[in-house]
Amino acid sequence: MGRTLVELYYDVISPYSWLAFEVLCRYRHIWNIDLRFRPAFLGGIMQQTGNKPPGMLPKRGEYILKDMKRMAKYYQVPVHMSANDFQRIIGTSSLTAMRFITAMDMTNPQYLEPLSREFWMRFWSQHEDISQPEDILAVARQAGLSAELSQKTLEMISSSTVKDRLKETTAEAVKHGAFGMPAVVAHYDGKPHLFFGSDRLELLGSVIGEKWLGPVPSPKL
Ligand SMILES: N[C@@H](CCC(=O)N[C@@H](CS)C(=O)NCC(=O)O)C(=O)O
Repeated sequence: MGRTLVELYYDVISPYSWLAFEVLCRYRHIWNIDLRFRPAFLGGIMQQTGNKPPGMLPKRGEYILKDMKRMAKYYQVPVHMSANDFQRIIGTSSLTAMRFITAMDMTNPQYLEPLSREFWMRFWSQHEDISQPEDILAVARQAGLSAELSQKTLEMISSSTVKDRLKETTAEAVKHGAFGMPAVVAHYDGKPHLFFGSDRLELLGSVIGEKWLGPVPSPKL
């Protein structure tokens, strides 16, 4: 059987996307899949679908704090969430960061994975801002980019090519049925199929005929 194309639509403002990202990075070497990262804009998805960040509902917010603590430990991803993070999310725009990641995807895709990871690390582990140019440059440095490449990429983010690409990717996620993130789209039986959430990867494995070995599988020998 051929390899299954699995696309991960994500935004670095979304901690559940980080969980899905790390688990899929682990499974990429175990399952017969081609993993494709699709940086998109969660704010745009929310706006286009009329959805709202789940933490805005007080009871759900309370639950998410407990859920994320358990999930971070079980998935072995260093997300640290606290009660004031809901305000922090609402007060932070990930648009510039997602444009920067998009620009990197277009010009130097080999940096997409470490760069995305470092954005999550800064916002969700170190609780530092990711919205200002100086934050972005610090993240880029951490991901191993040269100062010259970071500056060049930063200059690209106001171009219509980059803005349009991010809009297109976001629209594609919505077209696939996404209303939040992570949105995982697997292509099988000649069609795209949406799986919402980092907690649906076991189900994804089952429908594409791959075995779930937990969130931290040991690599194939
Ligand atoms: N159960 C899902 C929850 C994912 C989730 O809550 N994602 C947020 C962004 S971090 C979202 O977009 N939620 C939209 C919604 O729940 O309607 C998981 O474990 O991954």
